[in-house]
Amino acid sequence: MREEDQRQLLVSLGASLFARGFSVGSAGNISVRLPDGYLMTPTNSSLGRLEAARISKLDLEWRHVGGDKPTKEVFLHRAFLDARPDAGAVVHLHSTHATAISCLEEAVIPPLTPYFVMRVGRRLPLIPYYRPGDAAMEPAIHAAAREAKAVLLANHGPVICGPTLTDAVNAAEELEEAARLALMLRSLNPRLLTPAQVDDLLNTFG
Ligand SMILES: O=C(CO)COP(=O)(O)O
Ligand SMILES: [Zn+2]
Repeated sequence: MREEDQRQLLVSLGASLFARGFSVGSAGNISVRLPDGYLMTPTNSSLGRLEAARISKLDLEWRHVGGDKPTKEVFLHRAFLDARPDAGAVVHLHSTHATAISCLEEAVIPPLTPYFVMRVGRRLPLIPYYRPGDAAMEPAIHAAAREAKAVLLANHGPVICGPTLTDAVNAAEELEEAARLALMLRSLNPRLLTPAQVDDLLNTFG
């Protein structure tokens, strides 16, 4: 997809996430891999009101070369995009239910539904708390991202990647819904997918 089309898609998917409450205020940020660098949402921007021409551009050495100043979470996105050649885009949100789970001592989302397993996979590591934008988080994120498509930042929110921007946004939505189900069912002893069912999903769709 051409860079201009990626910019337009970022604007429309950001607005869609915002309109449905997956991000509020200026929370969250999104990055997209390009052949000659990366697009990132500008710092302090609302995902609901992005402007295509103002989206930040970084070159392949992660230098800011265009648009507004990029998100303070460049390190977070860099860790994912470096660790996972399969990642074409990374979405970080403060979506309510996934963030709630990130505040629990046992921050686990069990395999309740096929789409959670298909989009997020077997592992959802919890990264210890870091101040937003703290470059010190990069090694921990990088190590976790080599093993998992998504992580939870403790007391902060989810980060998830996908092969394309649309895939990453779909996965972020699926992660939030899975977190909502996990919280709804927490005291009800739900039936989980079995290890064999999880294996079958990952072998078929993984
Ligand atoms: O979610 C955020 C910090 O974790 C938002 O930060 P930015 O506005 O710098 O993207
Ligand atoms: Zn954040």
